[in-house]
Amino acid sequence: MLKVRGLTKTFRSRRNTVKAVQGVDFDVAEGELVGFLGPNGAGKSTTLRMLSTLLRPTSGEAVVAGCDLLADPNGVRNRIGYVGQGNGAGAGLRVGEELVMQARLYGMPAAEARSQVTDLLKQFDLEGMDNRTVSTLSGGQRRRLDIVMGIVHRPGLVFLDEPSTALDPQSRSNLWEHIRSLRDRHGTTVFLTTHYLDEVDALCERILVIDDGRIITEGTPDSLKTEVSGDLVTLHTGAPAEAATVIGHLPGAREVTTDATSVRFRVPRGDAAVPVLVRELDRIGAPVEAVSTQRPTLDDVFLTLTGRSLRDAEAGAGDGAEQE
Ligand SMILES: Nc1ncnc2c1ncn2[C@@H]1O[C@H](COP(=O)(O)OP(=O)(O)OP(=O)(O)O)[C@@H](O)[C@H]1O
Repeated sequence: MLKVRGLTKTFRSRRNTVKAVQGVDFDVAEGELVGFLGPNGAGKSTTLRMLSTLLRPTSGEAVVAGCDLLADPNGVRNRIGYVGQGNGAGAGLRVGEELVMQARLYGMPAAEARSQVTDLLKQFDLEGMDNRTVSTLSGGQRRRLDIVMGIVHRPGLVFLDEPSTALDPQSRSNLWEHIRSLRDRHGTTVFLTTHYLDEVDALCERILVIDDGRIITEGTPDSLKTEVSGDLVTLHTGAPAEAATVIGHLPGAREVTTDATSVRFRVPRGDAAVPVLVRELDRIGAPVEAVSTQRPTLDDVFLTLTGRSLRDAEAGAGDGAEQE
């Protein structure tokens, strides 16, 4: 559904050059729900805007929903939905009229457009809101309306830029349900950007992590936690030095540290390693008194890969923005 190769965007002005996206390569299969995770300023929106034809790449190529991005941007536009960070629907318009107009712009016959809008409003918990003025909707309702606007023409692929920003926790999990149903009920491929770790954990089957315009890793949230960071195990024993020697020989064990009463280390799967260790330490006379295993977060993954926490990276991100 998406094949991206060497995609690059450099913003130049008289005073400044910003390498916003520096040659990204990735593929997304039909029906996948993929998250594009990275701190503020990492290049997420710029990538999305290029792939949805809103911004011309400096170099690189992509096939988006079966159409060549550079040779056939109209074909791309007709086959995708794009939901940006700002509100898509005009504040003073009525919900139903706005949506029907949007569907008609894509060439949908009037009767089909009306029935499509009625169905989608129902699916997105906006039933009976046809005659409401957009500005009277709550934040969550408005965000759901934005998504309906982006999919009213039944695209096979939808891009969502920071879908749950500024929503309260309840509206966010409600929105996630709707995003999931988009894929589950309609088979729509969903590619979303976010800097919320809980959002990708809860919603995305696969993530691409971007930092400073480059993709630094990709995988399922679980595989990245296992492969990149591993579980953090803390083990209390009367003989930590001896225990540390045994742990040092455990496949995949790393970052082994000790203090007077405990050993801490990382290992790909703590649940598999701990029973083996307990037996072995018992055998050598360093019995385990207590043990705790902590699954890593996606922030730990980011920290392992970049040496920075995703949250620190966000706090430190200057905008540095110049006009194109
Ligand atoms: N029109 C522009 N002119 C110059 N620089 C830009 C422009 N748009 C974006 N940038 C810069 O490109 C870099 C990437 O920005 P982008 O908006 O793609 O990041 P992001 O990962 O989407 O961040 P956020 O989560 O804050 O939306 C940033 O340094 C940004 O300041």
